[in-house]
Amino acid sequence: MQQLNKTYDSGFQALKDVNLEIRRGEIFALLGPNGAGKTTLISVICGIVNPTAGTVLADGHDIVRDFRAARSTIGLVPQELSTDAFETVWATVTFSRGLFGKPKNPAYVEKVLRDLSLWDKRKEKIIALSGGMKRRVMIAKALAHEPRILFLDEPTAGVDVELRRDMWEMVRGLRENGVTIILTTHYIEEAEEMADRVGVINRGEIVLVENKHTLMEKLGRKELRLQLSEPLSAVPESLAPMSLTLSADGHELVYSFDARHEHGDIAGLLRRLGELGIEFRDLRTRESSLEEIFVDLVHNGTPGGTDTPQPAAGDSQ
Ligand SMILES: Nc1ncnc2c1ncn2[C@@H]1O[C@H](COP(=O)(O)OP(=O)(O)OP(=O)(O)O)[C@@H](O)[C@H]1O
Repeated sequence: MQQLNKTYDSGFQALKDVNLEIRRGEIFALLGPNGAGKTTLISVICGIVNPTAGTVLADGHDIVRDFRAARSTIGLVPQELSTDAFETVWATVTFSRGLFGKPKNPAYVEKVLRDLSLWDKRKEKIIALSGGMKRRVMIAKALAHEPRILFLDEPTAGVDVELRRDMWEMVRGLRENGVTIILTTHYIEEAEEMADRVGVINRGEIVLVENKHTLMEKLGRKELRLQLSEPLSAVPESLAPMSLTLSADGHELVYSFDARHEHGDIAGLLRRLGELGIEFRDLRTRESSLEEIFVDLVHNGTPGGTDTPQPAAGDSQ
């Protein structure tokens, strides 16, 4: 999508020059605080909300000029339940497939229902199902027409562990079949667990797009802070190979290391300090998390040392 903008009738600009390329077959997590514009972005792509400016291609189809073709490549699992409560599970899913002009395929619908543990409930009316089962129906409905792109808007908000697990299993299976998955979430752990790439949106702007592993590497720093009994004027020469910094007043020595790849040589550091006769009064450790970086991004707009939006290469959709 290019230069996507959305200003609501109220004059509120919910999307500001959003440029984003989602790669075919990836799981992309769109992270953002409440009101960041996640749902607006999805709604524009799914043709529920008109963009004010900009273009979006879904599997090569322009979402405005070529709406029907674009929409039929997309499956949407919305935040809210939206379906006829008095229909049966089977009818709901079959009907949804028909809406997209797809020929009947009971074997496919059966597979979707079985994958979502809904097969036994197929004859029940939606209204009689539990909340978790209703969520499953929403997913089945979104998959009914075999979309190539699946949007999950806050998929696990308020769902139980079992559904969450089934959902992730299903998402992985879909990706193996080449389906592109875009999920929005407030939960960093969710992005951490599932996504290939992570995008952060804040106040309608994409502030970061990054490969998850790269992001985790940048984030997974741990620090050991030592309050020294006597201030030092510089980091001792023999400790230079370790990643140490000294506070301006010389009272605090900070050792930082990558918590994800190494445990850091804390024992070695303490031993060396002992040998050098450097004493400390207190010590603390702290870990930077995705949460921290996220908060940083959202409040300051730029993460420490992380590049700002990078349009990704790859197939655009
Ligand atoms: N129809 C509308 N008219 C005016 N403003 C709107 C409309 N819909 C959404 N907004 C505003 O646009 C902003 C983005 O909303 P959106 O629902 O896209 O955020 P979100 O990131 O999905 O948030 P949440 O995580 O809470 O669902 C919010 O400030 C919201 O109040």
